[in-house]
Amino acid sequence: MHHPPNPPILYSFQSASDLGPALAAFIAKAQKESVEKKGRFTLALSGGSLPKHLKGLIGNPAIKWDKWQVFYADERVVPLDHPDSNHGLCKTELFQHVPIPAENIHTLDQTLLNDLEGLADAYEKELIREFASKVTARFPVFDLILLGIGPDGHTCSLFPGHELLAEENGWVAFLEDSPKPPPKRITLTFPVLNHATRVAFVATGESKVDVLSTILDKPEEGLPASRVKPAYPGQLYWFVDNSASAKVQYSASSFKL
Ligand SMILES: O=C(O)[C@H](O)[C@@H](O)[C@H](O)[C@H](O)COP(=O)(O)O
Repeated sequence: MHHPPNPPILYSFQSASDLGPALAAFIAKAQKESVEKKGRFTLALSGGSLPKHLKGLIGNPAIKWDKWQVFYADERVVPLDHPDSNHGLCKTELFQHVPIPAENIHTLDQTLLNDLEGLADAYEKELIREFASKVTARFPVFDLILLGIGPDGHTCSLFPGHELLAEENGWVAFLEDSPKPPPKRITLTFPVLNHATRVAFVATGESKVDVLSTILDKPEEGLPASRVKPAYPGQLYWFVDNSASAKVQYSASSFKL
């Protein structure tokens, strides 16, 4: 029977420094459940301001780092040590401080940086290897996808008005006209986001105040972030701070694990 998506759960914290430990506890619990159930934890990470909110995971003895399989929800097509690389950012903020095996972090194929289509294809193949073949799995089911939002309502590298909003089949898409620099990127597609078990947006600060109320209170405007609606029984979460949620009408829940 077709079941409508669960409504989003909104958690709003006093400040970004209160949000960090809650987000870390939430991720730790998600990984525990996944590892107990399936022996692994599949996670997709974004760039921007997200990686700096992950510091609370460092030193947590309950985390089974060798069971993590990490992909990027979107990635800029630059070398891994380039300042624009989302992987570079996640490495600086988190991965270089924890015992995660390097082969568990799925980065862009560095030999394909000049072949966007080949690069996106290779990344999709990497996902297929992890999530079984495209024949048995129509779409991968991530245990958790962590996303940010831009002031225009984009998420991943899915920008308002862009043709990629209509992608229905691919798992990984590429673009060379990103309005946010750098222009060349790869991104997971909406069907992948909407098949995940959990998706959590993280947004802090005043610069998100208008877009956050549009996304949550006027989903009919169809901003890219409003189109993230994981299929039942998947669950969408918002981790925000009070300065980002100042204009939001949608009711917040008190944070509990
Ligand atoms: O590579 C990227 O640009 C990000 O993955 C992108 O989707 C980001 O999450 C938003 O643009 C929010 O960026 P901020 O968190 O820096 O505001």
